Amino acid sequence: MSITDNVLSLFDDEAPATLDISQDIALRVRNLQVNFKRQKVLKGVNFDVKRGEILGFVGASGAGKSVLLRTMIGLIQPSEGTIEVFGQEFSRAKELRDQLIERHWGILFQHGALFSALTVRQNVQFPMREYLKLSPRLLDEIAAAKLKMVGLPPEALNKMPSELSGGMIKRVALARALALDPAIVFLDEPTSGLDPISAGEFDNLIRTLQRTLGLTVFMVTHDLDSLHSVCDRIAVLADGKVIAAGPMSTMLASEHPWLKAYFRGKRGRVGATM
Ligand SMILES: Nc1ncnc2c1ncn2[C@@H]1O[C@H](COP(=O)(O)OP(=O)(O)OP(=O)(O)O)[C@@H](O)[C@H]1O
Repeated sequence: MSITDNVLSLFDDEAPATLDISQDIALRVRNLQVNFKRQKVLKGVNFDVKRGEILGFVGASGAGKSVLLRTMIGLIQPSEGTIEVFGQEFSRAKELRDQLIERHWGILFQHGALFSALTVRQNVQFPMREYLKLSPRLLDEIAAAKLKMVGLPPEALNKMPSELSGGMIKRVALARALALDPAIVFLDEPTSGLDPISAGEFDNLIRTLQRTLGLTVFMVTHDLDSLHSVCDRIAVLADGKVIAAGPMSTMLASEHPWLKAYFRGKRGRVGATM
Protein backbone atom coordinates (compact mmCIF):
# COMPACT_ATOMS: atom_id res chain seq x y z
CA MET A 1 0.00 0.00 0.00
CA SER A 2 1.39 3.41 -0.96
CA ILE A 3 1.53 6.42 1.33
CA THR A 4 -1.35 7.95 -0.65
CA ASP A 5 -3.44 4.82 -0.07
CA ASN A 6 -2.77 5.00 3.65
CA VAL A 7 -3.64 8.68 3.93
CA LEU A 8 -6.80 8.19 1.91
CA SER A 9 -7.91 5.35 4.10
CA LEU A 10 -7.80 7.69 7.10
CA PHE A 11 -10.36 9.93 5.43
CA ASP A 12 -12.75 7.46 3.91
CA ASP A 13 -12.65 3.67 3.84
CA GLU A 14 -14.05 3.61 0.34
CA ALA A 15 -11.93 6.40 -1.11
CA PRO A 16 -10.04 5.18 -4.18
CA ALA A 17 -6.28 5.52 -4.37
CA THR A 18 -6.43 6.24 -8.08
CA LEU A 19 -9.04 7.26 -10.56
CA ASP A 20 -9.88 4.64 -13.18
CA ILE A 21 -9.60 6.82 -16.28
CA SER A 22 -10.17 3.89 -18.63
CA GLN A 23 -13.93 3.96 -17.99
CA ASP A 24 -16.18 4.68 -20.97
CA ILE A 25 -17.97 7.61 -19.35
CA ALA A 26 -15.64 10.42 -18.27
CA LEU A 27 -18.33 12.73 -16.86
CA ARG A 28 -21.84 11.79 -15.77
CA VAL A 29 -24.16 14.58 -14.66
CA ARG A 30 -27.52 13.67 -13.16
CA ASN A 31 -30.39 15.87 -12.00
CA LEU A 32 -28.07 18.80 -11.40
CA GLN A 33 -29.86 21.77 -9.86
CA VAL A 34 -28.43 25.18 -8.98
CA ASN A 35 -30.38 28.02 -7.40
CA PHE A 36 -29.37 31.59 -6.70
CA LYS A 37 -31.76 33.01 -4.09
CA ARG A 38 -35.09 32.61 -5.90
CA GLN A 39 -33.67 32.07 -9.39
CA LYS A 40 -33.45 28.43 -10.49
CA VAL A 41 -30.70 28.40 -13.11
CA LEU A 42 -30.21 24.64 -13.51
CA LYS A 43 -33.40 22.63 -13.01
CA GLY A 44 -32.25 19.05 -13.41
CA VAL A 45 -29.44 18.79 -15.93
CA ASN A 46 -28.58 15.31 -17.24
CA PHE A 47 -25.86 14.35 -19.71
CA ASP A 48 -22.75 12.21 -20.17
CA VAL A 49 -19.41 12.98 -21.73
CA LYS A 50 -17.82 9.85 -23.17
CA ARG A 51 -14.13 9.21 -22.72
CA GLY A 52 -12.14 10.66 -25.61
CA GLU A 53 -14.91 12.76 -27.16
CA ILE A 54 -15.28 16.51 -27.60
CA LEU A 55 -18.67 17.59 -26.31
CA GLY A 56 -19.73 21.10 -27.29
CA PHE A 57 -22.19 22.72 -24.92
CA VAL A 58 -24.46 25.44 -26.28
CA GLY A 59 -27.40 27.53 -25.12
CA ALA A 60 -28.74 31.06 -25.24
CA SER A 61 -26.91 33.80 -23.35
CA GLY A 62 -27.86 33.55 -19.71
CA ALA A 63 -29.05 29.94 -20.06
CA GLY A 64 -26.58 28.80 -17.42
CA LYS A 65 -23.62 27.33 -19.32
CA SER A 66 -21.01 29.08 -17.19
CA VAL A 67 -22.90 28.17 -14.04
CA LEU A 68 -22.90 24.54 -15.19
CA LEU A 69 -19.17 24.58 -15.95
CA ARG A 70 -18.37 26.26 -12.63
CA THR A 71 -20.52 23.71 -10.80
CA MET A 72 -18.81 20.83 -12.59
CA ILE A 73 -15.38 21.99 -11.46
CA GLY A 74 -16.52 22.52 -7.88
CA LEU A 75 -16.73 26.33 -7.76
CA ILE A 76 -20.51 26.33 -7.20
CA GLN A 77 -22.30 23.97 -4.83
CA PRO A 78 -25.38 22.39 -6.45
CA SER A 79 -28.60 22.19 -4.44
CA GLU A 80 -29.38 18.76 -5.91
CA GLY A 81 -27.83 16.19 -8.18
CA THR A 82 -24.57 14.43 -8.82
CA ILE A 83 -21.45 14.85 -10.94
CA GLU A 84 -19.34 11.77 -11.48
CA VAL A 85 -15.81 11.93 -12.81
CA PHE A 86 -14.77 8.51 -14.12
CA GLY A 87 -17.32 6.95 -11.79
CA GLN A 88 -16.35 8.91 -8.67
CA GLU A 89 -18.93 11.29 -7.30
CA PHE A 90 -17.28 14.68 -7.27
CA SER A 91 -19.87 16.76 -5.44
CA ARG A 92 -19.69 14.69 -2.26
CA ALA A 93 -15.99 13.94 -2.45
CA LYS A 94 -13.78 14.60 0.50
CA GLU A 95 -10.93 17.05 0.31
CA LEU A 96 -8.25 14.57 -0.54
CA ARG A 97 -10.40 12.80 -3.09
CA ASP A 98 -11.13 16.17 -4.70
CA GLN A 99 -7.41 16.54 -5.22
CA LEU A 100 -7.24 13.08 -6.69
CA ILE A 101 -9.91 14.04 -9.21
CA GLU A 102 -8.62 17.55 -9.88
CA ARG A 103 -5.23 16.10 -10.75
CA HIS A 104 -6.91 14.59 -13.79
CA TRP A 105 -8.36 17.70 -15.34
CA GLY A 106 -7.30 21.00 -16.82
CA ILE A 107 -9.36 24.15 -17.26
CA LEU A 108 -9.14 26.92 -19.82
CA PHE A 109 -11.14 29.92 -18.64
CA GLN A 110 -12.77 32.25 -21.14
CA HIS A 111 -10.16 35.00 -21.14
CA GLY A 112 -7.21 32.75 -20.36
CA ALA A 113 -7.03 33.92 -16.74
CA LEU A 114 -3.23 33.93 -16.67
CA PHE A 115 -1.52 35.32 -13.58
CA SER A 116 -0.45 38.76 -14.80
CA ALA A 117 2.52 39.03 -12.43
CA LEU A 118 3.99 35.67 -13.52
CA THR A 119 5.92 34.87 -16.70
CA VAL A 120 4.58 32.39 -19.23
CA ARG A 121 6.96 29.77 -17.80
CA GLN A 122 5.72 30.37 -14.24
CA ASN A 123 2.09 30.30 -15.37
CA VAL A 124 2.54 26.93 -17.09
CA GLN A 125 4.48 25.56 -14.12
CA PHE A 126 1.90 26.74 -11.57
CA PRO A 127 -0.24 23.55 -11.40
CA MET A 128 2.90 21.38 -11.32
CA ARG A 129 4.30 23.31 -8.37
CA GLU A 130 0.96 22.89 -6.59
CA TYR A 131 0.58 19.16 -7.10
CA LEU A 132 4.00 17.67 -7.92
CA LYS A 133 7.41 17.80 -6.36
CA LEU A 134 9.76 18.24 -9.32
CA SER A 135 13.24 19.69 -9.68
CA PRO A 136 13.50 23.20 -11.20
CA ARG A 137 15.23 21.70 -14.23
CA LEU A 138 12.43 19.20 -14.85
CA LEU A 139 9.81 21.92 -14.35
CA ASP A 140 11.55 24.01 -17.01
CA GLU A 141 11.78 21.09 -19.41
CA ILE A 142 8.10 20.24 -19.01
CA ALA A 143 7.03 23.90 -19.39
CA ALA A 144 9.03 24.12 -22.65
CA ALA A 145 7.49 20.87 -23.90
CA LYS A 146 3.93 22.03 -23.10
CA LEU A 147 4.53 25.31 -24.87
CA LYS A 148 5.77 23.48 -27.95
CA MET A 149 2.70 21.27 -27.79
CA VAL A 150 0.43 24.31 -28.18
CA GLY A 151 2.53 25.72 -31.03
CA LEU A 152 4.44 28.49 -29.24
CA PRO A 153 8.18 29.12 -29.60
CA PRO A 154 10.58 28.78 -26.63
CA GLU A 155 11.14 32.58 -26.64
CA ALA A 156 7.60 32.95 -25.28
CA LEU A 157 8.63 31.32 -21.98
CA ASN A 158 10.10 34.51 -20.53
CA LYS A 159 7.35 36.85 -21.66
CA MET A 160 4.76 38.41 -19.37
CA PRO A 161 1.05 37.91 -20.22
CA SER A 162 0.78 41.62 -21.08
CA GLU A 163 3.24 41.07 -23.94
CA LEU A 164 1.08 38.39 -25.60
CA SER A 165 -1.67 38.57 -28.23
CA GLY A 166 -5.13 37.19 -27.44
CA GLY A 167 -4.37 34.02 -29.40
CA MET A 168 -1.08 33.51 -27.57
CA ILE A 169 -2.79 33.99 -24.19
CA LYS A 170 -5.26 31.23 -25.09
CA ARG A 171 -2.39 28.94 -26.10
CA VAL A 172 -0.46 29.59 -22.89
CA ALA A 173 -3.66 29.00 -20.90
CA LEU A 174 -4.10 25.72 -22.79
CA ALA A 175 -0.49 24.76 -22.05
CA ARG A 176 -1.19 25.42 -18.37
CA ALA A 177 -4.40 23.36 -18.57
CA LEU A 178 -2.30 20.49 -19.99
CA ALA A 179 0.44 20.84 -17.36
CA LEU A 180 -0.63 17.84 -15.29
CA ASP A 181 -1.32 15.59 -18.30
CA PRO A 182 -5.06 15.68 -17.67
CA ALA A 183 -7.59 13.15 -18.92
CA ILE A 184 -10.33 15.78 -19.14
CA VAL A 185 -10.11 19.38 -20.30
CA PHE A 186 -12.81 22.00 -19.66
CA LEU A 187 -12.82 24.85 -22.16
CA ASP A 188 -14.95 27.96 -21.61
CA GLU A 189 -15.52 29.65 -24.98
CA PRO A 190 -12.00 28.88 -26.20
CA THR A 191 -12.28 30.82 -29.47
CA SER A 192 -14.07 33.93 -28.15
CA GLY A 193 -12.19 37.10 -28.98
CA LEU A 194 -10.09 35.45 -31.69
CA ASP A 195 -10.25 36.40 -35.36
CA PRO A 196 -11.70 33.64 -37.61
CA ILE A 197 -8.27 32.42 -38.77
CA SER A 198 -6.83 32.22 -35.25
CA ALA A 199 -10.07 30.62 -34.05
CA GLY A 200 -9.79 27.99 -36.81
CA GLU A 201 -6.17 27.31 -35.87
CA PHE A 202 -7.12 26.98 -32.22
CA ASP A 203 -9.90 24.54 -33.14
CA ASN A 204 -7.38 22.46 -35.10
CA LEU A 205 -5.02 22.50 -32.14
CA ILE A 206 -7.76 21.24 -29.80
CA ARG A 207 -8.68 18.49 -32.26
CA THR A 208 -5.03 17.45 -32.69
CA LEU A 209 -4.40 17.37 -28.94
CA GLN A 210 -7.61 15.47 -28.32
CA ARG A 211 -6.57 12.84 -30.89
CA THR A 212 -2.93 12.53 -29.91
CA LEU A 213 -3.41 12.66 -26.14
CA GLY A 214 -6.78 10.89 -26.02
CA LEU A 215 -8.30 13.84 -24.16
CA THR A 216 -11.93 14.13 -23.17
CA VAL A 217 -13.06 17.69 -23.85
CA PHE A 218 -16.05 19.56 -22.40
CA MET A 219 -16.35 22.79 -24.31
CA VAL A 220 -18.80 25.64 -23.79
CA THR A 221 -18.98 27.60 -27.01
CA HIS A 222 -21.05 29.96 -29.16
CA ASP A 223 -18.80 29.34 -32.14
CA LEU A 224 -20.73 27.52 -34.86
CA ASP A 225 -17.53 26.79 -36.78
CA SER A 226 -16.08 25.02 -33.71
CA LEU A 227 -19.29 23.07 -33.29
CA HIS A 228 -19.14 21.94 -36.93
CA SER A 229 -15.42 21.24 -37.13
CA VAL A 230 -14.29 19.82 -33.79
CA CYS A 231 -17.22 18.61 -31.71
CA ASP A 232 -18.15 14.93 -31.79
CA ARG A 233 -21.43 15.67 -30.05
CA ILE A 234 -23.36 18.73 -28.96
CA ALA A 235 -25.59 19.25 -25.92
CA VAL A 236 -28.11 22.07 -25.75
CA LEU A 237 -29.12 23.83 -22.54
CA ALA A 238 -32.50 25.59 -22.40
CA ASP A 239 -34.96 26.25 -19.58
CA GLY A 240 -32.46 24.85 -17.09
CA LYS A 241 -32.25 21.43 -18.75
CA VAL A 242 -30.46 19.65 -21.57
CA ILE A 243 -33.11 19.63 -24.28
CA ALA A 244 -31.06 17.82 -26.95
CA ALA A 245 -27.77 15.94 -27.28
CA GLY A 246 -26.18 14.30 -30.29
CA PRO A 247 -23.97 14.85 -33.32
CA MET A 248 -24.34 17.89 -35.56
CA SER A 249 -26.56 15.87 -37.94
CA THR A 250 -29.10 15.48 -35.09
CA MET A 251 -28.99 19.22 -34.38
CA LEU A 252 -29.50 20.06 -38.04
CA ALA A 253 -32.40 17.63 -38.39
CA SER A 254 -34.22 18.89 -35.29
CA GLU A 255 -37.46 20.78 -35.65
CA HIS A 256 -37.19 22.26 -32.15
CA PRO A 257 -37.63 26.03 -32.68
CA TRP A 258 -34.52 27.06 -30.75
CA LEU A 259 -32.30 24.44 -32.40
CA LYS A 260 -33.69 25.36 -35.80
CA ALA A 261 -33.01 29.05 -35.24
CA TYR A 262 -29.53 28.40 -33.84
CA PHE A 263 -28.18 25.83 -36.28
CA ARG A 264 -30.21 26.59 -39.39
CA GLY A 265 -30.79 30.32 -38.89
CA LYS A 266 -29.13 33.16 -40.78
CA ARG A 267 -25.83 32.76 -38.98
CA GLY A 268 -25.81 28.97 -39.23
CA ARG A 269 -23.86 27.40 -42.10
CA VAL A 270 -26.98 25.92 -43.66
CA GLY A 271 -28.97 29.17 -43.60
CA ALA A 272 -26.09 31.44 -44.52
CA THR A 273 -26.11 33.02 -47.95
CA MET A 274 -22.84 33.37 -49.82
N1 LIG B 1 -22.97 34.05 -8.71
C1 LIG B 1 -24.19 34.29 -9.19
N2 LIG B 1 -25.15 34.81 -8.39
C2 LIG B 1 -26.39 35.03 -8.85
N3 LIG B 1 -26.79 34.78 -10.11
C3 LIG B 1 -25.88 34.28 -10.95
C4 LIG B 1 -24.54 34.00 -10.55
N4 LIG B 1 -23.86 33.49 -11.61
C5 LIG B 1 -24.73 33.45 -12.63
N5 LIG B 1 -25.95 33.92 -12.25
C6 LIG B 1 -27.15 33.99 -13.09
O1 LIG B 1 -27.33 32.73 -13.69
C7 LIG B 1 -27.86 32.87 -15.02
C8 LIG B 1 -26.99 32.08 -15.97
O2 LIG B 1 -25.73 32.73 -16.13
P1 LIG B 1 -24.52 32.12 -16.96
O3 LIG B 1 -23.39 33.08 -16.85
O4 LIG B 1 -24.28 30.73 -16.55
O5 LIG B 1 -25.10 32.14 -18.45
P2 LIG B 1 -24.40 31.65 -19.79
O6 LIG B 1 -25.28 30.64 -20.42
O7 LIG B 1 -22.99 31.24 -19.52
O8 LIG B 1 -24.43 33.01 -20.65
P3 LIG B 1 -23.40 33.57 -21.75
O9 LIG B 1 -23.55 32.69 -22.96
O10 LIG B 1 -23.93 34.95 -22.01
O11 LIG B 1 -22.02 33.56 -21.17
C9 LIG B 1 -27.91 34.36 -15.31
O12 LIG B 1 -29.24 34.79 -15.11
C10 LIG B 1 -26.99 34.95 -14.28
O13 LIG B 1 -27.40 36.25 -13.92
